[in-house]
Amino acid sequence: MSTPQLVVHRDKELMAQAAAARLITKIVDAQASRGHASVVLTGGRNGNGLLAALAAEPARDAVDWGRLDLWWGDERFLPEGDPERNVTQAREALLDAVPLDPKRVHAMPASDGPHGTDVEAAAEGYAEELARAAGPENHGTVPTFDVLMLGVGPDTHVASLFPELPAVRETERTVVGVRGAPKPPPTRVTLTLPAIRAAREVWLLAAGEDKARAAAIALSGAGEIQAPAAGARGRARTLWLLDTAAASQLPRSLYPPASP
Ligand SMILES: O=C1O[C@H](COP(=O)(O)O)[C@@H](O)[C@H](O)[C@H]1O
Repeated sequence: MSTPQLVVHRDKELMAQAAAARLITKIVDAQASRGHASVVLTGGRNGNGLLAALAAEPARDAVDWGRLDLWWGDERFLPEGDPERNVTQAREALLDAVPLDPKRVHAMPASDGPHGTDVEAAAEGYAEELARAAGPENHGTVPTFDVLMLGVGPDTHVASLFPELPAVRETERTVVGVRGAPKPPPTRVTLTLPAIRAAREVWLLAAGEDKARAAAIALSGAGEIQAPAAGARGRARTLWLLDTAAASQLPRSLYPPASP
């Protein structure tokens, strides 16, 4: 697993724009070398900010949207179309504006979907969908995502892996149901750390003063059970994309050389 690298931007708007530009380049490069690309989206303010910045970026037309698979790191287990669902927010921010292939948009199940309100069955269904997309080199578990993005919560949660809850301790399954999440809604579906670590690149997004403590804790050697963000690592690269407010409590030794 890779060691975290940090990039600190002036403010959250610039962070979102720079991350959007970075994502476009990654997708275009993956499509040029493998014919297709796969990206895991995150919910939350920073993830949606990135998608909105991407929607406003003229270079978005460089992406072949029909050859892009989209997956989600987590979902709030609510009815289809609920405004709090991560997929609903992603559609509003970007997805409705680009020519995606609907078969390649792998939303997590809704609570009025094929599994009804059974969140464990919904998680199992998503795990099966991931396994069907995995190649032989992935040992039948999850595809090797090109980029997996995670918003970092003020309590260090990523996806719906909250500190000390059972989901963050999962070592076998790739997707699990979550009950009793401290952030509403309490019932969620989430990728686990083993699934997250299958990605080539993991990008953690943290902008804003309320993320400063979480970033400092996760990057200062905390354990992944207490600070799930600390356990989110990519195979080839782990990139923390921050703004100066979120980086304000980092030990000086962690600051990258060219940062303010
Ligand atoms: O509930 C969630 O929260 C996190 C972080 O969100 P933020 O608004 O504090 O940036 C997000 O990453 C996750 O996908 C989402 O379900």
